[in-house]
Amino acid sequence: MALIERNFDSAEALNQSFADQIVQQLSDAIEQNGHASLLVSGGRTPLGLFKVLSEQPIAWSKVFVTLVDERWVDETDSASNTRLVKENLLQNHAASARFVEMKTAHDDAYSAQPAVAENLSVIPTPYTVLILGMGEDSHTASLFPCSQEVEQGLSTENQAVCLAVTPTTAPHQRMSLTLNAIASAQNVYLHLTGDKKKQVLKDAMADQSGAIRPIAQVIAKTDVVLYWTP
Ligand SMILES: O=C(O)[C@H](O)[C@@H](O)[C@H](O)[C@H](O)COP(=O)(O)O
Repeated sequence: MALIERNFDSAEALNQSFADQIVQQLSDAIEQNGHASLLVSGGRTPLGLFKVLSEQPIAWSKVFVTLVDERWVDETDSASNTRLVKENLLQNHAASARFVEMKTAHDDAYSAQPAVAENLSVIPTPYTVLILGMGEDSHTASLFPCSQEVEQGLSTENQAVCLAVTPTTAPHQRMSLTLNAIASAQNVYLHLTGDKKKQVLKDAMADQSGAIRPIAQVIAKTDVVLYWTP
């Protein structure tokens, strides 16, 4: 599979073009199927995109929105991706989107996994649009190379939609979509900023050492469109 690069001179230009592309794909899916789905990552990178998307006048009430991964913290916690999405994406027109919770009331992510999978099962598949970020360790979603669960999460035999992960290089237990769930989406995007992450991506894709590079394994399994700006 391949990486298709779309590079932009500014975050503003990227966010508008990316939002237009996403809106077109969501609208096409709504027209064809009566519904669409948008699965997003957390972190700082997507905040500007979320704002532009929130202002797009599409039939958001027919769009399922959920997370690619979640930190296992209360929604009041500043680390919560649910909070991030509700405060930045599910505003304006997008406030009427159908948000599907990834965080449940369970104290720990491991006991929550069946309930989260049940929650996510309300979203028709294949997912319409899925947006990944990437860390400088080449993690994507919460498939962290440092975690003991990463090989299970990246296994092409693993048909589960999600799994609990405990990274050693980042705080909090996480719930993450698996590689197969990510790769099942009709349109998979990677949203990056900065030269350092671009280099991490290139190195990960070129790495022949056998080291675990989650973003490279996603690209090996499905076409990914990169939206990048310096
Ligand atoms: O919950 C998360 O943190 C994300 O899903 C994670 O995979 C993120 O996309 C990368 O860590 C990049 O984060 P930044 O955009 O903040 O660099």
